[in-house]
Amino acid sequence: MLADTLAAIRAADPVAIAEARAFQDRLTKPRGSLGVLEDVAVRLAGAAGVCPPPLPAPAALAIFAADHGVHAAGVTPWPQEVTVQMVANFLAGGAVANAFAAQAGVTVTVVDVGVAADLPDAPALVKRKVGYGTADLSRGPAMTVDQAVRAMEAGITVARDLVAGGARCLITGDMGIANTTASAALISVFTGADPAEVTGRGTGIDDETYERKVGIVREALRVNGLDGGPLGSSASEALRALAAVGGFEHAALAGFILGGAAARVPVLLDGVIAGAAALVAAALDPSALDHCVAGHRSAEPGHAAALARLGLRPLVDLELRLGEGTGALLAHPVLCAAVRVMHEVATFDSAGVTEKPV
Ligand SMILES: O=C(O)c1ccc[n+]([C@@H]2O[C@H](COP(=O)([O-])O)[C@@H](O)[C@H]2O)c1
Ligand SMILES: Cc1cc2nc[nH]c2cc1C
Repeated sequence: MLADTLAAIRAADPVAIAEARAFQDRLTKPRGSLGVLEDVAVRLAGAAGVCPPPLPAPAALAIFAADHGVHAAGVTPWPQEVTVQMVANFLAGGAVANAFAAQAGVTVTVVDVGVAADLPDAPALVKRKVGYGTADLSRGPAMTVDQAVRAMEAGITVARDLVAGGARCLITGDMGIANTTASAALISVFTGADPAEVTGRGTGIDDETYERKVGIVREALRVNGLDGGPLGSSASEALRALAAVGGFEHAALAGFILGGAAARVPVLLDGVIAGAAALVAAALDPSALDHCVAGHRSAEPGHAAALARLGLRPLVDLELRLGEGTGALLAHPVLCAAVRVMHEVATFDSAGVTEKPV
């Protein structure tokens, strides 16, 4: 399934991009006056292969939830049970992601790819458990390559099912206590940045815990043989790195991104966890990034490093560091507005507005 998905991904269409860029300049506004919105609408035209691109609505948020063995190393102040408790909160409609999704008219699906307990059935819950949490990445591989591929396939399936159900924009979400440690390790491996540059304070940690967390990320790279300079460019190396220091939700999100790209549906990325997953997806097929939009920039320092490597500019920057998909949900109306301009704004010609300044 992973191979089929990778084979289906198409790079952006340069003809649609050129058409969209020229079309932007014919709309009744001074050239370039919509700034980044013009760029993002042109990118979506390239991704869809048509100008104007389809409106990225309705949109669907998928929150991938999993637990992490590295929690035992003391990298977060929160108990591991909070992952499962927050999944219940999402399903009951009580989390910030639910409020933002309601505001943006986005549906919420929660995917259990590896939380540490069994969950009761619920209409919005998809059960695709690969394990009951990963192993401690600072002592050896967090998961096997087979588990990483199965989690990726869960993400691909969720993307396919949401698109089959009518979604025209996929929004990434995550929940997993301790997952900013795995994110920092992945970002360090895929960007070559030092762990101290890309490790942040996650949900909020004191200086002592922060120093320990940086040390744990460094140890994870050493123990897994990933501290020897930049990662090679083979797919098998990327999968091995993902399995060594990632989480089940990172793997599933990488699959979700590839699945959206294969379906030519834009994928709106959330924060540092999605950024780490996008680095994995890009290592498997750089063209997948043509279908991604960075929803926001998280306060977590690794996210800026990931976005720089991915070459993606975030739409919103409000110092959020929550995850769940919250930053991307805030960006969804902005993305829709950027595309709606191309469907509804009159041209100089059609509106009889003078096209050139004097
Ligand atoms: O999205 C982000 O950039 C982000 C930044 C900091 C924390 N989080 C969320 O907080 C949890 C992980 O934080 P921590 O400190 O336990 O590693 C996890 O559930 C993430 O969704 C998310
Ligand atoms: C309460 C809480 C909510 C979250 N949402 C995403 N990560 C989270 C971490 C905590 C601790």
